Amino acid sequence: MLKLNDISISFGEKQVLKKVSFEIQSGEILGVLGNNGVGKTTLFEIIAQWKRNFSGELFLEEEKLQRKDVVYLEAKPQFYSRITGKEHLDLFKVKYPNFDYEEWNKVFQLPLNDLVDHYSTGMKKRLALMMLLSSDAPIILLDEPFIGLDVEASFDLDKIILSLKEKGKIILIASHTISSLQKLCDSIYHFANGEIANVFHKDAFDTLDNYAEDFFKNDHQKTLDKLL
Ligand SMILES: Nc1ncnc2c1ncn2[C@@H]1O[C@H](COP(=O)(O)OP(=O)(O)OP(=O)(O)O)[C@@H](O)[C@H]1O
Repeated sequence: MLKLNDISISFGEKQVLKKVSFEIQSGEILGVLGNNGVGKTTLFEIIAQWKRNFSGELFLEEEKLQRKDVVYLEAKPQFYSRITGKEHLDLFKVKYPNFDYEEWNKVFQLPLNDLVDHYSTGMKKRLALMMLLSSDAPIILLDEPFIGLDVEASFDLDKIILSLKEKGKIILIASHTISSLQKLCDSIYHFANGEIANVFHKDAFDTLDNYAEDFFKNDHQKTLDKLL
């Protein structure tokens, strides 16, 4: 179980997360939904232990959460520019020697001998996913995992995520695509104003579309309607 206790973070005057607390069990997939800038990436960076300037506590099975417990697929994965896909994977192979990336590349179909600089957005996402899959960390954070993937790769990713769930991983997915979250998640948290504004469990997912339509309607819609 991953447990977050009273996680808060501010940037200057702006408090982005306000005493956020929740728990996720092994084998559970949690969807994180919220407007641009609400703090989804910040939350993931805190769980991945990339941030120091926050308050609150994180536990995995009652032990303090450690960096090695988490793998994180960033919305825009970063790579070393001057090395190939294969060389990136070789770096991971040192740590995870059992990962058979040649076999996995039959699924991901990357030109592994090309420089990553020459990869398309979707190819970079696939490479980042392969690197993530080579790890055996119990917690997996996926920030906008479907953006940039073609239809076939998106189907593959659905299947991969569900198989990781079966293996007992704790998975968090941040996405603006409600249908992807509905398809995969056990529950979906809607974040607003630094807090969990609403929690939807699977049996209430059919109410999410109407809720989102009402919630995300905002004042500037009137301006937009006028402009159009
Ligand atoms: N290092 C930083 N310095 C100052 N402000 C920051 C920093 N990192 C994030 N923020 C601010 O924190 C807020 C939350 O940002 P975050 O990237 O977590 O949002 P998000 O929910 O992931 O947004 P999006 O949907 O656009 O990806 C934003 O207002 C952002 O400007």
